[in-house]
Amino acid sequence: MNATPDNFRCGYIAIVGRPNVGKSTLMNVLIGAKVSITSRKAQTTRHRITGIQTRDDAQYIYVDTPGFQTRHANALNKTLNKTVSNTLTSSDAILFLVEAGTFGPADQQVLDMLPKNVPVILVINKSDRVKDKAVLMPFAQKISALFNFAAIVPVSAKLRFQVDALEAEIKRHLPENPPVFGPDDITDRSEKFLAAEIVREKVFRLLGDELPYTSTVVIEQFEQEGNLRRIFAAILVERSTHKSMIIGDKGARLKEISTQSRLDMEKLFGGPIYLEIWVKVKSGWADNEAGLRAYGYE
Ligand SMILES: Nc1nc2c(ncn2[C@@H]2O[C@H](COP(=O)(O)OP(=O)(O)OP(=O)(O)O)[C@@H](O)[C@H]2O)c(=O)[nH]1
Repeated sequence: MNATPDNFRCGYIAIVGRPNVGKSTLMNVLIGAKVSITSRKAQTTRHRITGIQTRDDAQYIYVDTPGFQTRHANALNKTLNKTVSNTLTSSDAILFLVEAGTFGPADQQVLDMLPKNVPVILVINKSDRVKDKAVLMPFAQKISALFNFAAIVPVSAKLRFQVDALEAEIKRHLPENPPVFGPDDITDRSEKFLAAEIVREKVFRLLGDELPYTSTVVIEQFEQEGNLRRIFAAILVERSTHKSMIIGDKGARLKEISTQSRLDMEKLFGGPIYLEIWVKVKSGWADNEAGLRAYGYE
């Protein structure tokens, strides 16, 4: 990139919305790389992930927030909700995602947490699912009566429809600042973190609804020798029955999780990977605040 122009803009953008509205998908499209992990299963995004998009005239630093959890009131969920509030008040703009045609109590709950002093853009995602586009307008009007939005933008994260328009709208709200990150950075998360996210995504994808959401992945060892990365991961589950579900018949499922994870890691890190994954029973981890801190959910 050439010298930073005088009117360069740079700021933090939080993406919020109830689980499964498409926050991770949208962030991946906005930053043009696979950093946040998407899954059909709700509640896969537990960490605050920062994705960065650098253009000639602006740097967008995106913050992905975990889905709100109200059904299970354990320590993990309290930690998640606190992270969300902190993320919001320190942002320059907030994208509030809803699904076209749907606005329920879970959406309202997120809306109730939005600060009044940060511009909020209402993003109506999955607009590709609405056959009759004429219904989008009254839907947008209904929601805009509930909050003083800075703008309303219908998009389809999946089809990349209107994503440029959304980016232009976001830019208007970023302060004039020099870039915080280098032009090639896409995330400030470590490779260790990304490795854990990849394994976790495979667990969710391959087990679907069979597995309760209280399972996590810890990278116990991460070594690099030249281009080769040696990664030892542990999948922590609450019960031994969950352990056998993950391992599968004669270890077939764990093998699949392992193979798919390794291929993704090789692509993302650009080098060979030696990966070992163990499944461990760690009863009650989701209820133990000290335990959560140890696993990096602060
Ligand atoms: N049809 C359609 N599907 C979409 C669109 N955006 C996302 N999806 C799908 O919606 C599902 C959830 O997307 P995610 O991006 O994981 O949602 P999320 O809000 O990050 O979910 P949590 O991590 O649970 O908070 C996935 O199956 C996506 O493929 C869209 O624009 N159109």
